[in-house]
Amino acid sequence: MNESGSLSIHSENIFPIIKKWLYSDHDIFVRELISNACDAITKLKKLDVMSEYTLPENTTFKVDVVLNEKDKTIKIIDNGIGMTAEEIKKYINQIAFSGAEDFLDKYKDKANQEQIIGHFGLGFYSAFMVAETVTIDTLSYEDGAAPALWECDGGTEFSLTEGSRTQRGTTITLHIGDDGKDFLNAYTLRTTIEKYCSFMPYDIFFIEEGKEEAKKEDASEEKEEQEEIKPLNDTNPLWLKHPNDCSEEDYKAFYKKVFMDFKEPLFWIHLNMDYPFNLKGILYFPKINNEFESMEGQIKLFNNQVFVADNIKEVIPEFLLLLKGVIDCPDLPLNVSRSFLQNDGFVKKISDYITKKVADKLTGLYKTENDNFKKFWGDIHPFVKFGSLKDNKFYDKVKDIIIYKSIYGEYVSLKDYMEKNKEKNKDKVFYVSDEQQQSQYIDLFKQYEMDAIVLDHSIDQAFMSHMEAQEQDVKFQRIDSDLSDHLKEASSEEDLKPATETLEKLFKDVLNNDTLKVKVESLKTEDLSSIMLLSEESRRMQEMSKMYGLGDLGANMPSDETLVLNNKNQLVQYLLTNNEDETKVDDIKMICEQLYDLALLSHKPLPPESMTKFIKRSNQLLSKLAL
Ligand SMILES: Nc1ncnc2c1ncn2[C@@H]1O[C@H](COP(=O)(O)OP(=O)(O)OP(=O)(O)O)[C@@H](O)[C@H]1O
Repeated sequence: MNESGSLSIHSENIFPIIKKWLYSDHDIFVRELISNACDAITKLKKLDVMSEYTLPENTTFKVDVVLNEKDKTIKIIDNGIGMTAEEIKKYINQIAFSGAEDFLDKYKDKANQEQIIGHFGLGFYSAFMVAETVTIDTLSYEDGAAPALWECDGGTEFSLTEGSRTQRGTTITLHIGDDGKDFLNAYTLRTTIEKYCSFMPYDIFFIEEGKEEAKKEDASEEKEEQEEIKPLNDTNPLWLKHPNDCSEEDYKAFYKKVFMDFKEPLFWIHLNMDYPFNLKGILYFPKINNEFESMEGQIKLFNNQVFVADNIKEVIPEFLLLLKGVIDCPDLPLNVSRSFLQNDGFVKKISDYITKKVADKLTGLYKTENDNFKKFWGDIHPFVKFGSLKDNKFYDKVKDIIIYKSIYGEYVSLKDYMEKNKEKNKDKVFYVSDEQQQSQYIDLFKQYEMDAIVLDHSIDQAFMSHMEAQEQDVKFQRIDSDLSDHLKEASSEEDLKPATETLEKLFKDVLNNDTLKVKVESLKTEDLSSIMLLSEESRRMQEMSKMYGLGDLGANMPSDETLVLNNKNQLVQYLLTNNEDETKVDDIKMICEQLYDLALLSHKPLPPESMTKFIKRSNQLLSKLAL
């Protein structure tokens, strides 16, 4: 058989699908109907601009959302273009025939496409997700137009009669059913309007009908002078203004209002792009108080001032979601439900543009406001590092501005650090992961004018591996992983071998630990008796197993710790001289245990049982002094 033809759709089957399944959230009807109302106003204004219509003087455009809890109705009232009965038949009765597209088509040479939101010709029907019956009461702007009244109870039948409206515009009345009863709550409805419509282009007023009357009745004389109702939205959002017209205060106030963050942002980027796509927005770098505070940002995506959704990963690269901001892109290829995007090459271009702008801002700040850049670094470095891990292009752009705090409190670039310490460190980059715990090693480094950088954020482990993979000749090594030759005296290993053998045997016996590794070294300082070294490789292995929740496996892995005893230290010398003296067995035991614990302590916290023993032993040693 060889046949072709067009598919037929039965409206009674498809209608329930549109009503129930087209939109992911019930509250979408608020966005759809209010944006239709705004479109109706925009169209009328455009007709005026095109001299197809003359607006009466002193026209103020607005949208009223009127809730009547008692009558179970929500009305959306605009004073826009209105509709004739013919237009209702065309735009409303024909599902998926968009009047917005039709309007743009009709005036395509005169009107630019911007600002009109509607696109698919489906939004209106979202009303049936919450309403049992919907009426449209409308009067067109056209001279001599007759008012029209349309009513539909959600089936496929409608009635269209002459209406009674005398003012130009449209009133959509929703008779709310069970599915939408939540929206009869004033707070819910108001917050939903605020969620989607906070920046729509015409004033939106929220009115509670029954409540207004009740209030008026028991209002006192003074209160009689009605407080002026304020619109819920800001019709001219900051991101649409030219950056030159925005003050620092404007940016900060906008940030506080939109993100309800009482801390001031560190700095921001005003995105303002007209070509090859239209994109406006403001991205803020938030202040982070501590590492444990949520690093989650919030990027609100708008399409022509209509809120689409938060944190859409297709447009905003993942690492930028740590920032807070708004992005308005009228050119977004949204699908019908608007909360999803058609993931095409265009979206990738938008995302690349945003990434580039952020990198440019950071490098610009580094060059022109270096002091501020350093001041902000504590807050922004996790973001920069996360971005470097996630996006190679971003890394390439920012790699030269990544700085590191040294143990002397100065900020250095990796290049400068390596150059400065080339002689002492070769290609090694010594780092500290916990300034407090590793303070003994830091002191040692400082004593011999060595330098290390502080990498103490949870992202730093992954970042170091990334740097080692990206940059040849960079090898990170924790400050307690090995002894630099610069800390040791130039004595040969052979000379110290007998001491090492003696003390290794002694410590193994006393501590009852057969696997313990001991090494005697001749350090330049006499003050330090013992330190513990753990090779970089095995520490990373341990950390990795911890990270992937393989704690026990990590514990069972052979530890690569080495107890280093300083040949120059008095206590170590005492052990070497007296380890065979039977009369001093108890003292020797105590010294060994204490030196081991001290070395361990500057390396990691002691387990509870060892800590108790350590404190008890410390007290015993002190009492010896007092005797
Ligand atoms: N308040 C209104 N005033 C005037 N015309 C309206 C109003 N609401 C809807 N219309 C007309 O009905 C048409 C269909 O509306 P609907 O919301 O279904 O689709 P749309 O706005 O064109 O596209 P989208 O599905 O993207 O919202 C509109 O294009 C418009 O012509």
